[in-house]
Amino acid sequence: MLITIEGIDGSGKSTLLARLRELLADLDPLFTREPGATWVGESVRRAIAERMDPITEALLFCADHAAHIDTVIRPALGEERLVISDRYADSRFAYQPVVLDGVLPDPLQWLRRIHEGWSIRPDLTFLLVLPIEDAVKRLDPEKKREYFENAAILERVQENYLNLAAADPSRFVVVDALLEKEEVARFIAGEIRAGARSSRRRPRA
Ligand SMILES: Nc1ncnc2c1ncn2[C@@H]1O[C@H](COP(=O)(O)OP(=O)(O)OP(=O)(O)O)[C@@H](O)[C@H]1O
Ligand SMILES: Cc1cn([C@H]2C[C@H](O)[C@@H](COP(=O)(O)O)O2)c(=O)[nH]c1=O
Repeated sequence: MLITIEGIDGSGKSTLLARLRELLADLDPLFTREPGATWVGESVRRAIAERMDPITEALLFCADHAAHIDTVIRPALGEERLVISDRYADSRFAYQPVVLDGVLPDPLQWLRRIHEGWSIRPDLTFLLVLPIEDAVKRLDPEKKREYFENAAILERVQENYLNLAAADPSRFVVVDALLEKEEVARFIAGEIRAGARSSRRRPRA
């Protein structure tokens, strides 16, 4: 079963993932992330830091996704492992349309077409949602900021996420990221356990 965790910068994904490692340890999940699970992810981080042109950046994120699927996700799913990814394709569908606005006529359609035929659809996606000002307050002032970490960009990214969730309600679970950390983690761990139980009862398509 493939679970993905999505949300804007500062929504609490890393905090949540650290707690899920403890709460779900008995299920022996494989925790992974985008960008960064493969060496292609390092190129992506460099492209973000150097602010490469938006098409290069988008294609690097897609290349990282392809390598991630090939080397991490598909083998783990083949062994019937529970896989939990910190960011996945929906990050592309939420962030890159903002960066590609004015560069391409329909960025989301372009991005969806690039993923067609090889990307693997998650079984469940948890989307952490919170007011932009709270997310910005949570960003670490000591850390160098990626250019996405800006209120105006994050506002549009979150709007894109909410549209993705509204269009695919059977996959997305929208979670209030202002709830206590422990409440968020326990709720999501419970939902993952319930999903894992029901996926064991039905054969994989
Ligand atoms: N539910 C919560 N309530 C209050 N503070 C929280 C909550 N979840 C996370 N935080 C705090 O918010 C800050 C950012 O959290 P975290 O690093 O987990 O976010 P993130 O989504 O992984 O961010 P990024 O995508 O930028 O890495 C941290 O200081 C964390 O302790
Ligand atoms: C996968 C992916 C990520 N991004 C953005 C989102 C973040 O601002 C950075 C790095 O991610 P992290 O979780 O903060 O380490 O990259 C993106 O724009 N498009 C993507 O596909």
